[in-house]
Amino acid sequence: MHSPEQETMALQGDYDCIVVGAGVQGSFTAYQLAKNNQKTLLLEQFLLPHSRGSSHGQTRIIRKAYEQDFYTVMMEECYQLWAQLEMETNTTLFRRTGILVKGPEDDKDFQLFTDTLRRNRVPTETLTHDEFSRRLPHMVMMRGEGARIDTTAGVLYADRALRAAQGYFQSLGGVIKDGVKVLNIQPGSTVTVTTAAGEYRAKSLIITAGPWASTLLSHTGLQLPLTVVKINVCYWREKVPGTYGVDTGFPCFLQIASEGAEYHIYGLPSNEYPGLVKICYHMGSDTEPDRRDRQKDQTDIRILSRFVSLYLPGLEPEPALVESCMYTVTPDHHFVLDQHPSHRNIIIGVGFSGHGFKFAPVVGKLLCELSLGKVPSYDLSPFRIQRFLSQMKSSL
Ligand SMILES: Cc1cc2nc3c(=O)[nH]c(=O)nc-3n(C[C@H](O)[C@H](O)[C@H](O)COP(=O)(O)OP(=O)(O)OC[C@H]3O[C@@H](n4cnc5c(N)ncnc54)[C@H](O)[C@@H]3O)c2cc1C
Ligand SMILES: O=C(O)[C@@H]1CCCC=N1
Repeated sequence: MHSPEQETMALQGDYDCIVVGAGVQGSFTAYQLAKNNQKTLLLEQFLLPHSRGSSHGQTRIIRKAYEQDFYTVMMEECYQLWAQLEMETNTTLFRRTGILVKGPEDDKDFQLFTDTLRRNRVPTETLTHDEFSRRLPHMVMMRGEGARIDTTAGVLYADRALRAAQGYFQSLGGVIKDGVKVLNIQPGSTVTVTTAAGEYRAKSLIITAGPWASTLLSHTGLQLPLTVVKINVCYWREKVPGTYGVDTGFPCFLQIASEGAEYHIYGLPSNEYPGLVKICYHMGSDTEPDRRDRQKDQTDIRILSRFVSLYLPGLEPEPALVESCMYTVTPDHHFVLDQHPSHRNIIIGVGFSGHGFKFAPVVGKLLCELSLGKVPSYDLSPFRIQRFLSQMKSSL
């Protein structure tokens, strides 16, 4: 039993909405809630900024080129909302570079990309072998490969974007408490979350906990089929500095189906670390979010080294720098954006499967709409929990 004083100490406040997790998705969700006049608390387990989740680092790719129309369609508004945040905070968050999508002309995935680009009338350029050699003399296009450039694409400045969204949220009266880990969730018409600093209550709760989502959801009796993988974020040294630089017009790229690689390989022009080009494999090895440093598997680095020596002769074929990051992957690699099946005032935004950053402004808007009981602005059927029913164990 608590004394009345202890009760007052323990209850830290009532809110319209609590968002758990201040990665890119939670930060944009909080920003949208504050814009909708919701009294909002954003809780983050680590002191901000931090590099322990999925949203840290200087850069991410933004593109309309996708295999599915529903992503390309959402991107239209994403670009607008990124530009809006740039204006609101007077910060540059986007640099247009285009993205080269390259792969065997007859590959199923490559065709899905080119079909989506065409159907959605995304501005593109198609490069023949001769044009490719003239335009990108330091990259190899193999016989039988096709090359399209989505000219709308570019680089998002990731760390800056989190700062901008969080700062603007606070300027609208939103509250961020960092270094505060949510230890328990009690569902109900008012949701109560327990932290070491006390309890907080709200009419609705939004879970955007990235790689820690399964732990948090277990407090609500829900288990989703999420896998956490560690990504080796590799930077490769230019033999001649600037060869693949953002200022010399080298684009981001997405290599579909290169020999020996089951997943895509992607890269960004050298920018954040002069002379170093970021190139990663779009998959990693299973890990636990608090123990990722124990995961030492380097299969991805071997795949990348081979790719670099075959396709990018102007780079040293060993990484000069390796950082780390995590993906939270769903079985179909599509996001989870939904209400909790048993507690409709608990909203879930997880499983971004390594491609969610660019969507954060629209994800924030959608999670905000779900928490307010509004009709979502997009068809959420690809993102519903229902699709996992056969793979889910739950105590619902
Ligand atoms: C190497 C790499 C490259 C990528 N490249 C791209 C790209 O080019 N383009 C693109 O669009 N996307 C890209 N992505 C994907 C994108 O970065 C992620 O989809 C996105 O960052 C996921 O954000 P999140 O907010 O869901 O997760 P996170 O950033 O992990 O945020 C979750 C937050 O919740 C907090 N949290 C968890 N549990 C608790 C708790 N109990 N209490 C309080 N706080 C808690 C965590 O500490 C964390 O801060 C990439 C990802 C990686 C790793
Ligand atoms: O989302 C992105 O654009 C990047 C590149 C392709 C694979 C995953 N992330």
